[in-house]
Amino acid sequence: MTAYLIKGVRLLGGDPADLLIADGVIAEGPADGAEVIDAEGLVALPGLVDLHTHLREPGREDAETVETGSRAAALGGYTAVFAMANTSPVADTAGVVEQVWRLGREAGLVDVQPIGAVTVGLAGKQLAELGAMATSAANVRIFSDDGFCVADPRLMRRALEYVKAFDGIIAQHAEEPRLTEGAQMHEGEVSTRLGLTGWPAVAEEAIIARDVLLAEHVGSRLHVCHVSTAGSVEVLRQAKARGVRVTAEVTPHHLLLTDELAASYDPVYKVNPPLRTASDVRALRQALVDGVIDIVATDHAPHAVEDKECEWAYARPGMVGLETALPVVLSVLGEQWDLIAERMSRAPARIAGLAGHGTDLTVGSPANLTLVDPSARRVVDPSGLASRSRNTPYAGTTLPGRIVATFLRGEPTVLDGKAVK
Ligand SMILES: NC(=O)N[C@@H](CC(=O)O)C(=O)O
Ligand SMILES: [Zn+2]
Ligand SMILES: [Zn+2]
Repeated sequence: MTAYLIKGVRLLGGDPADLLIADGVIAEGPADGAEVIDAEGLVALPGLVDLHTHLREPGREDAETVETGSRAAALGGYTAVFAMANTSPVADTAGVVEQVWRLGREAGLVDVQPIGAVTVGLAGKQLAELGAMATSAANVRIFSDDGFCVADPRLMRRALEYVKAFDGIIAQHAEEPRLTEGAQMHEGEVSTRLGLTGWPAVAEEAIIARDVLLAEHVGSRLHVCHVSTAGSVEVLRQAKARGVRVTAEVTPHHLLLTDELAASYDPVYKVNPPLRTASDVRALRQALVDGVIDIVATDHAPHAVEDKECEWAYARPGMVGLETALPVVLSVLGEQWDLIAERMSRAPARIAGLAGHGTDLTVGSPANLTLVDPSARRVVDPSGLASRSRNTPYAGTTLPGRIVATFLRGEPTVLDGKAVK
């Protein structure tokens, strides 16, 4: 195994120092025979961990595969991603989660951790085989019907009770379906002007309020996917103050973009939950700094051209995000490297109970890390993405920061900004 001496790197943005990687871990000298990487001006972060990725395999390999999504992740600075269950077939059995897990191992670019469905076929009618997925080789600990809300409160309660036994988590896509029938975008001034059916903030907030009460009642862990409104932040703030075991994520796009973009009628801006208002964006940013929102998760949602380049009403919701997440967060938070490491690596690894990721880059720790050039600026070019899909809302946008290298257990997955395999 090649050893690497990363010279003059700024660990979490600190003073330049040398970092030696040998035998898969951060090592101490001597560095004889190590391959030298000149890292002057680069910042080292623990490898990023994404708790919310759609890899589309099995079923929609035309939009993404475990391998192409893994490559996009590595290029984005990630060393682990959690693959959502809304594949075809749905990841609701031990067989499917093991298949996804194995495909991740074969690709070998990031650790792919499958998320299991909460209900059979994501249909919201009966609990899936949570126990069998938990004890499978994929070792599933997070369950989600993402794409759909577990709307039935009795089923949600049962799911929370079930996973409590092994300290599992239910990750909820918070959307009261009766309040979002036919919804096309955020319900507000802009939807009224455009004449599009609105997706009201209360549809998200009502489910989060219900679910924190259920999680409190059961004493289980709840994770809230893609929080998008200021009202949701307030519900979470109160629940956390009471000691409810709830964690929450925000996507990069909800930290940057607003519902005004829908006025273009370009479906690239159609996403679930929808882009909200500037004041929601402000509240989400503040919550991310405060810690009311624990993590950034991409909700990387690749879609084939025919599902995206059509009329707004018919387009699928979702945006790709793995390759632009860190640049977007950097543009939002600035060079607060320790905070970025916390929200994009340490906290997601901790929430998931994922060993070996999100650890400090100290001697003996697994060498899962990424090197970023904060001074570089890059114009996003959809055709240059490694993802099989092109539905980025940032085409032509200049974003700060370039991921120069990523290491998974001491092996480079990205060098000179290019995927190694
Ligand atoms: N975010 C989206 O707009 N779409 C996701 C589903 C989801 O995260 O709800 C997808 O699977 O395409
Ligand atoms: Zn969702
Ligand atoms: Zn999602």
